[in-house]
Amino acid sequence: MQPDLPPLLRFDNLTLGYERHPAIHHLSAAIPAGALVAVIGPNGAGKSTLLKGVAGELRPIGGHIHLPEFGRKGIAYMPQRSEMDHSFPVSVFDMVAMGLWHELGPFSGLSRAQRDRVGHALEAVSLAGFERRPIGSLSGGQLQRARFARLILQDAPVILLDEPFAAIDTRTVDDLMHLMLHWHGEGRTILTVVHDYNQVRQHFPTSLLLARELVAFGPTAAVLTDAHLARARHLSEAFDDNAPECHVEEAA
Ligand SMILES: Nc1ncnc2c1ncn2[C@@H]1O[C@H](COP(=O)(O)OP(=O)(O)OP(=O)(O)O)[C@@H](O)[C@H]1O
Repeated sequence: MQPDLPPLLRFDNLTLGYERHPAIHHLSAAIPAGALVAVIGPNGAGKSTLLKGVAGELRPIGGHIHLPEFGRKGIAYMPQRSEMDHSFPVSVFDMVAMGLWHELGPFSGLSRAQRDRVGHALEAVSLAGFERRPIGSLSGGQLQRARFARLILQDAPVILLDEPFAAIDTRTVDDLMHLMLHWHGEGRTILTVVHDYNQVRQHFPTSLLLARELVAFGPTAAVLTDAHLARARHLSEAFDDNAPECHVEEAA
């Protein structure tokens, strides 16, 4: 963590959920600019929900998400992989080029320079030569590489990654982890949902442990303790999915 920097993103007594049933409640935390944060917790803890809230896919039921000055246009969000990613009928080139959407007009094609940038992004994830392949023909690891290439082109100061390293081969995990650490080195702020605590200990300076509420947030070694993990398990098991919105008064 870099506590002397002003926070870039702040959650203030934040409650997020679905049809007014909270999935995360009363979360307060401040994410410093440039932080690399592992968002961790048991299944169903609310990790994906938090990223959806920051990305603007869910409106808070209560509390606030204070965004950076540049707003959501500076936030790139990579959701979990879904079947739809694979069945979408486009070539690898076109899928990766979608990362440039923010630079393109409604009917404009790609300039020569933009086509070159797509080529470089594909090279950076070792997919040069795959340009014309339909994405449906890619392996899971290759598809994840293509999704990272699209993120390279988005060039966002804030990056949200939901389980980017799940169910892919170790070589691809290593390559994509390297890319993510490179983005961190460039000063981007990154929130990544991760399940593998060894990866978290090894690569993430900061962790946010969720179990429907905040269990711990700070330097990874201080968050990933047996006591915190036991509390997270307990809170998750005790949570009622159909609970109505609760009203906790903020401390005066
Ligand atoms: N679209 C939805 N509609 C209703 N409830 C949902 C929806 N998406 C998630 N939930 C519920 O919200 C809670 C938190 O889910 P979420 O996916 O955020 O957890 P998670 O920590 O990312 O879990 P996992 O590690 O299993 O991916 C769960 O009880 C889940 O069933």
